[in-house]
Amino acid sequence: MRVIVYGVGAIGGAVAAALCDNGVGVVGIARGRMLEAIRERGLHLRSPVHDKVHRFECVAKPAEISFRGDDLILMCMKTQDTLPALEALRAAGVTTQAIFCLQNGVANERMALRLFPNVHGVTVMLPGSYLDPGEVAAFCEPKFGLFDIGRFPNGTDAHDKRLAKAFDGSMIAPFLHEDVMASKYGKLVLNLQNGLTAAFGKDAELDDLYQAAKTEAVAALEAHGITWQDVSASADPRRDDLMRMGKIEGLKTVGGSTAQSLARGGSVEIDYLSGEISLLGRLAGITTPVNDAVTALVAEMAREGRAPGSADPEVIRRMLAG
Ligand SMILES: NC(=O)C1=CN([C@@H]2O[C@H](COP(=O)(O)OP(=O)(O)OC[C@H]3O[C@@H](n4cnc5c(N)ncnc54)[C@H](OP(=O)(O)O)[C@@H]3O)[C@@H](O)[C@H]2O)C=CC1
Ligand SMILES: CC(C)(CO)C(=O)C(=O)O
Repeated sequence: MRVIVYGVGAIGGAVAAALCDNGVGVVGIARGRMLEAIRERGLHLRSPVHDKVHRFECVAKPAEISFRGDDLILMCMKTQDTLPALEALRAAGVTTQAIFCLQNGVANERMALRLFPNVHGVTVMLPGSYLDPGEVAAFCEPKFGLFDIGRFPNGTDAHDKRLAKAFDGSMIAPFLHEDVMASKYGKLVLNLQNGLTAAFGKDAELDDLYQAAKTEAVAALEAHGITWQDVSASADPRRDDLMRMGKIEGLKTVGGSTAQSLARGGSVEIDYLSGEISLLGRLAGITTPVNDAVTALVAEMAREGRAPGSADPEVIRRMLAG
């Protein structure tokens, strides 16, 4: 079996490392300074219990790979980068291979299914970080994290089982899930924190704003009859056993994946996180002012190259107060 890890950043890096250590063949697709670093020095992955340089084949684009029918292709880029990546896979001759979306939000699977017939979702519960080329971190122990894996739009099949087998016994715990999108909608509700911490800082007191964003999300999901599963730490007993936040000496941190994008000066995924709730609200005729404001603010910060945590939450609190 061969696993293609498309987008080697925080999640793709942790996945590639876990699979390499598990004896699974990995080909990475990376770009820019990350690609150069991996080719020159390998990929350095740190966690509270793991500190190792991993070496695996890494190419710049799908066209450099001779795809096989049984390749498993893991989409590990942020959602705003998914469509061109799917098009590059199609141009490289990918047809019926299994494509797994290891991404937050709920838009990727539908995008992939428009181009390809064999699409799967993965809920990625794995706090990771990529700030410097060639360096990634996974913050939890004893495992880097856990994955819920299932076919899109629902069910599980032999491809899901093959991916779960690849991770069995590795640093990432795999679970098959018959309704993976319910789990992914639940993760989306948690990811409404991404925009808040990216804008206002990982140490800011933001629970009032998160609860307001979540209330809007629950109303929007209910209006569409969308089932979501609470995957928060307090609701999921697997988290206590498998993934406790640990310490990595000397590592700088800025917050979640959206804050990391701001820190690196890249584009942000916010239109598919808080922005997904705005979309659902607009379709159902429900207002979602907190999620609208967070989406607009974080998009503006990315456009202007502003640092994570440099905005003032009082702006949104004043807006909500009327
Ligand atoms: N980080 C985390 O803790 C978590 C992230 N997630 C989700 O996982 C997904 C991936 O996030 P994350 O790993 O943080 O993202 P990163 O930005 O760290 O990594 C994605 C990598 O993919 C690269 N990339 C994008 N498009 C291409 C392409 N066409 N060809 C080659 N490389 C490409 C990016 O390059 P470039 O830098 O040049 O854009 C980047 O290096 C997101 O949906 C995120 O929400 C889920 C759980 C936790
Ligand atoms: C919830 C968290 C922080 C880690 O699983 C995440 O999904 C992200 O950073 O995007």
